[in-house]
Amino acid sequence: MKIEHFGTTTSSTSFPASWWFWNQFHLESNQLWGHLSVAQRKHFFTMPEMLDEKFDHDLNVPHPRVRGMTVLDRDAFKRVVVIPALKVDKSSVSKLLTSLKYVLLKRPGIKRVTQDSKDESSVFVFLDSAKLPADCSLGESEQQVLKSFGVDPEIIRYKFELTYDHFKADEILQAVLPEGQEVTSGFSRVGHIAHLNLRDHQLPYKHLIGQVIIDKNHGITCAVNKVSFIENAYRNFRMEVLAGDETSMLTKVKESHLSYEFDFSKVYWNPRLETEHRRIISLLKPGDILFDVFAGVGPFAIPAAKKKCIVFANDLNPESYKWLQHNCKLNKVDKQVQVFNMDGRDFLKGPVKEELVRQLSLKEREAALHIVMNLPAMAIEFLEVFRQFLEGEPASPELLPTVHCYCFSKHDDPTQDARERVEACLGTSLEGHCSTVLVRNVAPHKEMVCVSFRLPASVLYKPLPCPTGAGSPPEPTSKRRRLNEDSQEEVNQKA
Ligand SMILES: C[S@@+](CC[C@H](N)C(=O)[O-])C[C@H]1O[C@@H](n2cnc3c(N)ncnc32)[C@H](O)[C@@H]1O
Repeated sequence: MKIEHFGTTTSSTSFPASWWFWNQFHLESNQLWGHLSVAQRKHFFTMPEMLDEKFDHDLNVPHPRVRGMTVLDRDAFKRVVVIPALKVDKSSVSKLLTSLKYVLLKRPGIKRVTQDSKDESSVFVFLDSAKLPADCSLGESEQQVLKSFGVDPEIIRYKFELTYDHFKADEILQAVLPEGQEVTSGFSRVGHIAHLNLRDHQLPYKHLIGQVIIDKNHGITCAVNKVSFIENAYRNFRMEVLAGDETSMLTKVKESHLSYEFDFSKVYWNPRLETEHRRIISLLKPGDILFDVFAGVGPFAIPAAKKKCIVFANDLNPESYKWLQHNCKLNKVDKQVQVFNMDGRDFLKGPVKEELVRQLSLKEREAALHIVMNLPAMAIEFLEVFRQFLEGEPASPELLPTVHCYCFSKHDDPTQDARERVEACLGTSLEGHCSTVLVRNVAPHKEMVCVSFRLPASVLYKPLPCPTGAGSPPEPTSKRRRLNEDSQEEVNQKA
């Protein structure tokens, strides 16, 4: 095997002393190199200690010195690796790449072909050492192919300097964070903001993690971490800026081809709800009426209006209300959406009831009525409002509104749990009259569920059940019921 030495090098502590010597020699003698004959060059390359040099199989690992780093030092990631290569005449490269494709190096960030800096007419083609036989020689058939292209089949050792730029975010974090602990560079992207949810063991590295995510994701200029669970009424996070531009949380996102602008530090936005938003919109027909009780900045309301539905959208958070109005204008649906800034109960008892009464009194009404309630930690409690909601109004049991109510569940059977809690609040069974959808897994053992049901006439028009228990809500059938953060006990008692 011909042993040669090309490429830019730096000294590296992971290489033996002979390597260090060789690197220095090479760097210092670069200018002399051109004056040596081929025979003289070969003499250097076949120095006996060089024969021990192994190819690096794993090009995904930065230099070990980065372990435990908390302040990002990009230079410390440099590492010199030895890659098998073939020296090829430029004219045969493309045909050769096709013939040898199964042994070529495929590593994002490293080009398979690189110019030979000392010979204009030649390039080096990198091979994957893991795909070569143990002795790193090419087989008979490959040698034949190479010979047919006039390529010397001997494999060359090419010294290549890997830098911070060559590594992926996961590879960097894997090398930095303590071994054996979960490393995740996962985040939600909200416009130019990466939104992380770091675990305790990652916190000492939080600024480094934020910076790596900015470096490795085009268009992200700011990384924030959720500081606490959502605890305030408006369901927006407390967040800490980890890295990048902290001056502006104003951002712009696209969802289902519509644009939304908002201040991410002041309103609720979750990119993981896109599929759910689309699912609900797919249930609507042009002309239908949508009441969005907890509308946020508009991801149900605006696509519904685009679908030519009539929309009543509400949010208690003045910031959400402001951006909801803004986004209606931005998407040119401000004429179809009436926007409110009220508590959800007041919205239901006021504008929603008024419109329902009007709609239900219409003869030959075809529009369907939908009420969306996406405030999963609390929405079920708001269902009590519908008891006797239309009492005293002319009864019109046809085409009553369909409610889509969201909740969280930590129950073994989350959909059954969600349905039973909805039933308990309404005071009636929905068996056979509702559908439940698992929306997403929020955390280990915590699901977000949507329960959809037509509001029963018996709930809307009938008086409250008497205290003797006649007509009282059904007891939950499941023995596995667990109390959860949605003040379940309180809801059951009220029911
Ligand atoms: C989980 S977010 C849902 C936002 C939006 N519908 C979505 O799907 O992204 C719940 C929204 O309810 C609003 N909210 C919280 N409490 C409320 C209340 N009592 N009445 C009305 N809106 C409320 C919050 O400001 C927040 O925008």
